[in-house]
Amino acid sequence: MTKVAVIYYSSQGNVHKLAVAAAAAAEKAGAEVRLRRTAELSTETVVPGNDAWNKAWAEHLEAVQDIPEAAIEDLEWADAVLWGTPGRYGLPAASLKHFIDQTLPLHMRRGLVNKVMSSFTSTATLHGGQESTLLSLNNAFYHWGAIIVPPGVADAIQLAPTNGNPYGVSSVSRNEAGNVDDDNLAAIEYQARRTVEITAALQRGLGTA
Ligand SMILES: Cc1cc2nc3c(=O)[nH]c(=O)nc-3n(C[C@H](O)[C@H](O)[C@H](O)COP(=O)(O)O)c2cc1C
Repeated sequence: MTKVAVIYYSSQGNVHKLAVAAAAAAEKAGAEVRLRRTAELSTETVVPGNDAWNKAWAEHLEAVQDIPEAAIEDLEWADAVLWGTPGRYGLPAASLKHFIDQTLPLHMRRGLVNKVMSSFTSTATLHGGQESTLLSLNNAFYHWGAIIVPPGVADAIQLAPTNGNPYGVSSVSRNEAGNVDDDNLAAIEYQARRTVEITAALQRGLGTA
């Protein structure tokens, strides 16, 4: 059975919604799935003075307490990883990056070679750096010798106006909590299914299934 880890960071629930949908879709496609969030780095808000943002952040953190925090062992276990992060100035959130920084011993053992990676994001605005966020996240995957599986436009759902780009499913939140629409959910279902299918084919091809 193909093993998929969905590893994500979310402050206000947008990436969380995509991650939960990705996990359900990967399971539906026949994979064994772990849904994992990366740990908050600080109890201090990154947006001091923004009461609405801070309220949504606190409520979201409370709501996801039952979701286990990501561990390096989850990466060792997985055949494929679906990564989710909000876009922050065209970069992944620090929490997810901090988790990636902890992969060095695993990387040195070549423990991430040939694992499949696919990524998704959410930003406040349509041109707020979605592609850049995904491309900069993908840089780590090249170093690992991983296999990047983007959604591309291999399915028409990717062309829905709110889905954006071929690098990875991306939603536009307008900075509202959990603002993910049905097309975004259908697109992430497609991306997760495609990730499982390509991973299973790779496993068969490499004889690692
Ligand atoms: C520090 C910081 C930087 C951000 N930078 C951008 C940005 O460059 N472009 C953008 O469109 N949104 C930006 N945002 C907004 C988030 O990407 C957006 O609200 C996203 O939907 C949050 O996802 P989440 O609900 O999963 O946390 C930023 C938010 C924060 C806190």
